[in-house]
Amino acid sequence: MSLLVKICGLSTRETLETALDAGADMVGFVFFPPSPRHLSLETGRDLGRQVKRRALKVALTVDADDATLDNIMDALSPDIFQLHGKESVARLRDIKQKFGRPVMKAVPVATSADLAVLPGYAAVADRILFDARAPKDATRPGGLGAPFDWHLLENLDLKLPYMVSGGLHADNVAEALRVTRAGGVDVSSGVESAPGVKDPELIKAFIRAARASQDASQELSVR
Ligand SMILES: O=C(O)c1ccccc1NCC(=O)[C@H](O)[C@H](O)COP(=O)(O)O
Repeated sequence: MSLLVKICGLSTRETLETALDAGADMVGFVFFPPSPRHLSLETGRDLGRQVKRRALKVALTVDADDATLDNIMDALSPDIFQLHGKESVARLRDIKQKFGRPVMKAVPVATSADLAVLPGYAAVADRILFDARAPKDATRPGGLGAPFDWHLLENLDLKLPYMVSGGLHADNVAEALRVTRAGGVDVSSGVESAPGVKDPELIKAFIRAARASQDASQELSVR
């Protein structure tokens, strides 16, 4: 199974093109006003047109209502909704039914107790994104550039595809993959020169490092 690489929080044509040219499998667009990566619907529409099916478009929302999701559907037509708030299992089922798109549920992780929610979400979600749990005073539930203890996922037995995120960058993504055995990686802060400002060279370096790690693990598996 090929590793999925997601670059999240893209907001300009130039850096989106860099991510697509570098081979990102997923490109994430944030629709959450407190985020430095938040997009207007019109920018989302413009960037969505640029993707041209070269990658999966991920719309990232936090406890969004139906009207907000409807507007995002109209503007971006996302391939996946990434639900990064306190959405219940019933809300996931509701969104899948109403909008007909796969959902990736973000699960905040700080301790092993945080994994107790998995059976419920795993019954409905199409994919899980493990992310570092945000501090209580954080202005947003993700995109904070902080890792969690990847060893908490060492003995994970999840039948669903999952990604790891939270504080990843080119220098630690291989270790994150080695420990978590995740099928995908996701990054935002680690490819930025400032909050919300994506750096083309960091994007390329991250994708190179993730692919190199994938190649290394595949070599080991065929020995
Ligand atoms: O990126 C944001 O600003 C954001 C805002 C609100 C909810 C989630 C957000 N990001 C979610 C992502 O998928 C990030 O890529 C993930 O949290 C990792 O972020 P980082 O630690 O900065 O790499």
